[in-house]
Amino acid sequence: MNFTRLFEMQKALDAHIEHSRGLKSENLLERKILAFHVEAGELANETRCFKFWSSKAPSSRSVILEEYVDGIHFLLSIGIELGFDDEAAYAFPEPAEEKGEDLVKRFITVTEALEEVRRHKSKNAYKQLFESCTALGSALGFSGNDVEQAYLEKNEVNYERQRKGY
Ligand SMILES: O=c1ccn([C@H]2C[C@H](O)[C@@H](COP(=O)(O)O)O2)c(=O)[nH]1
Repeated sequence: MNFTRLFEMQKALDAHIEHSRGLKSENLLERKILAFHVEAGELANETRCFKFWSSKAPSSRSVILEEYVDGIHFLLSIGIELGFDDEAAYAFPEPAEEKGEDLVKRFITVTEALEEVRRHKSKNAYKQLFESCTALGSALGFSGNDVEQAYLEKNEVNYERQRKGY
């Protein structure tokens, strides 16, 4: 799992989007934080982990992984905005599948950490956010390799969407 490579790819994608949308001099941090909250909600919805009132099965593993890496795009993008993308030590824990209430706690931890980043914009808050996101990924049963591969694929889709005027 090579987060340095993903940070580089995210930087290039963000620059491409900002250039083509004429947003070079705008501060996009708050919009990216809200986008990340939305992605976390979409991911939670696909896992159905909080839906105690429903017995419908979760979405497929590939759908959940794609939603997860949408969130990873914004995690990296926020790190770049704040200048915290130089951290070589970000790692991905071993997959350790969890269900139900345990996953609910993981999601709440991510959204709380995201709010801490919004309030304090500190490196420590960002590290906490990063750790809560990788812990969530491993609780969903994903390995670092799964996430890296899915990120590379979605990054390409994001370029394609821009080319097609998404
Ligand atoms: O500055 C940006 C804006 C968007 N995205 C990517 C992240 C997600 O993969 C995808 C979200 O797009 P929607 O499907 O939610 O529109 O766009 C970026 O990487 N950087």
